[in-house]
Amino acid sequence: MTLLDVKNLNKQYGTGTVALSNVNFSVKEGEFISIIGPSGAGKSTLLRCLNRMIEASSGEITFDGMKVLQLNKKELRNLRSKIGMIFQHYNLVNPLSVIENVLHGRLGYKSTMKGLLGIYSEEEKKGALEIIELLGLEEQIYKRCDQLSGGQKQRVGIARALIQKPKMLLCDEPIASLDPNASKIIMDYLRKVTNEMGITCLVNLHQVNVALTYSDRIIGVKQGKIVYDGLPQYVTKEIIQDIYGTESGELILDIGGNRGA
Ligand SMILES: Nc1ncnc2c1ncn2[C@@H]1O[C@H](COP(=O)(O)OP(=O)(O)OP(=O)(O)O)[C@@H](O)[C@H]1O
Repeated sequence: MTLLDVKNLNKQYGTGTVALSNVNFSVKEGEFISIIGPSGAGKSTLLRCLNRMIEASSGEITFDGMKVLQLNKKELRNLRSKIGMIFQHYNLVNPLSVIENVLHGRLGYKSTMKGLLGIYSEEEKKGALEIIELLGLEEQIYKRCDQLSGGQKQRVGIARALIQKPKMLLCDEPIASLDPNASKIIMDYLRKVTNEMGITCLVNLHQVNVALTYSDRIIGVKQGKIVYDGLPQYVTKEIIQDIYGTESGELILDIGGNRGA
């Protein structure tokens, strides 16, 4: 079933930069998709237009039956509770503990007052504990987030997104600040979230080899346009060259190494 449908999406920033140009794609429930492309291609803008962290200039986005670009404030809050977001720099509240950060993910569901006072129900706390265990963070539960490693912080970021019971996760460069070992752990967790919980994942990645290894589908973006949309198996050196231009050298070695191509 189609979960997300994007039609003729355009984004021009006030500066005149055209970041997205006539973008069209749709996403089925339960897909794991990586978006790849050089720096400045528009990957971040694309993800952020989907939950209206950035306002698109024109086009149509339908998510779970909702016309995203037409939603009022209250409807937008409802949309955002169904779309979790994961960031390169984690966006945690550092002086707070792991469990407090995870519970923060419930804020979209609470009145401002309860949220401000940090009042959570027993059920919410139980849910947070379950997700913390799922992400292997039970030993860190009361640690302040600024005492965690990068990989642990990103697992808190995933837990915070999951507690809102989203249908889709938008992951903007989730492993760009992590070493290869921590990156693998995070990608394995994201894949698990899709495989075991059925949550659709859209992931912006710089690492082509990681994208090819983990994804059901690859979307290649170049200068604000989708130039590849298909299976990872069909991503050839030529396609990488087309997407990345002069930056493609090392990336081609990457895909060569990955598949003996
Ligand atoms: N707030 C902004 N105001 C003006 N231009 C912007 C803004 N944000 C991004 N841009 C421009 O829009 C284009 C797309 O940027 P975007 O950050 O979406 O690309 P990206 O593919 O995510 O890049 P990176 O991989 O480096 O994060 C770039 O030319 C960028 O300079």
